[in-house]
Amino acid sequence: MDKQLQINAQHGLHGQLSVPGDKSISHRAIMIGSLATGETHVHHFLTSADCLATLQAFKNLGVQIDRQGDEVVVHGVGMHGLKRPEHALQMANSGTTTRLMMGLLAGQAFESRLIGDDSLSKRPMRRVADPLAEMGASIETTEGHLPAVVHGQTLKAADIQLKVASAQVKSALIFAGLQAPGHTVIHELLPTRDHSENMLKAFGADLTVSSDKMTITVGQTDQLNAQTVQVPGDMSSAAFFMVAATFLKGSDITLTNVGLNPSRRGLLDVLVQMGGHVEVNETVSAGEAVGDIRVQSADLHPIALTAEQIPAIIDELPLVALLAAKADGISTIHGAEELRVKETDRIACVERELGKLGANVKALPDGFVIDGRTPWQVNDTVLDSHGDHRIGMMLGLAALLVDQPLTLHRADAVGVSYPEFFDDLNTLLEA
Ligand SMILES: O=C(O)C1=C[C@@H](OP(=O)(O)O)[C@@H](O)[C@H](O)C1
Ligand SMILES: C=C(OP(=O)(O)O)C(=O)O
Repeated sequence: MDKQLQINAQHGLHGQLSVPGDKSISHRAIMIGSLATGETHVHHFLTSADCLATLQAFKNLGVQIDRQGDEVVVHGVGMHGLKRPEHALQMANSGTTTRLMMGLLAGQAFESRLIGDDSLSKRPMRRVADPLAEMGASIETTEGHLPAVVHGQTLKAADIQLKVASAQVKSALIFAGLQAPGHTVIHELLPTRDHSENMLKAFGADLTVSSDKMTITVGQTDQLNAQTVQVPGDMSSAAFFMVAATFLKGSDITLTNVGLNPSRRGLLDVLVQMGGHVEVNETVSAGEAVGDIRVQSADLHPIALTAEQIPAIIDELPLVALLAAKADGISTIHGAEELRVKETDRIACVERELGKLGANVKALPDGFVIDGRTPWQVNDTVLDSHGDHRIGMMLGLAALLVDQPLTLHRADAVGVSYPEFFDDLNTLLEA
């Protein structure tokens, strides 16, 4: 679907917005709720394509899941109650669904086949299959990709050093560890988002995290107990408006009830370092930090990001590139090679698409060098999301900075994480 983009926002963004539920937490609520005993009530579930793929996959594994809008009830079947699926499980565009389910299904007493769309079928799966094999799992990929067959079987506990900084790989091993007799120890490369750990602890799993967050120990768990899960607003969705409000003069917005988990809030620090005006009003709800974020427009200064800072801002890096392309100097982003294996090669897509607007963005193997002092000059009015939701939404914001009509090709990709994105953007632009 092509979309004509709104351009040249004269008055900035105004008003208050509650963004949709967190994608990572919504996926996990369905998965953990399915394995639990009893009814898990999920409030503010993210009803985007990725999370609905997770929901449907668990229905196909025999779990009754009732949904009305963003209210979901998962009738948990217990650790051993999932049923062999009759057909291949459709992972659609979702890396999180695929990788977490590989770990979860590896210890079940049946075989499952996982398939996905073209983008997902290009993404690396050995990063999960290989460490799971150390636990005795048997996952047959197609040369390291989907389609994959998970031959469920008895697993054994192991001590595993992760080779990539990935919450998806870590979570797959945690799900496997819950099903393996003994204690599985997982050593992270860098601390990554810890929603699996937090939610599993709340459901009663035998799981501990070291004080430096680098080591997770998970014991075999016979029963998880159903809970009520209040999903906070997704920081990665709020991020789009935080960035636009910063660069659009005259803006003043408040985003309410946003998840502020320390492993996800890297953008807040980056905005402040770049000169942004950000106020956070924080509380803790059900073990996760949440709060309201007020953002006003500001002049932007360049930034230098390195590998240690990347996990807490991984999905927001296309937006950091956009901010940097309007800052008053040269920014560098290093240690972000993971961007090359997301829904698209996000380093190449950002360089190419922002390049169409004349932004001075140079791709590096592991990031970017961006000179924000170069004036933009549109040389191609047709932008392309490349089917990647985060690239599509970032370009929707970039268009606000030019004064020529632009078209966004494959704009419907935003439905993967934020179906109402363009409506919410218009609401803040018109307030
Ligand atoms: O665990 C998760 O929910 C996610 C982990 C990250 O991926 P990696 O684990 O591949 O870094 C992130 O990019 C993705 O959007 C969601
Ligand atoms: C990388 C992402 O998701 P996933 O890996 O679940 O497809 C994302 O949402 O930016």
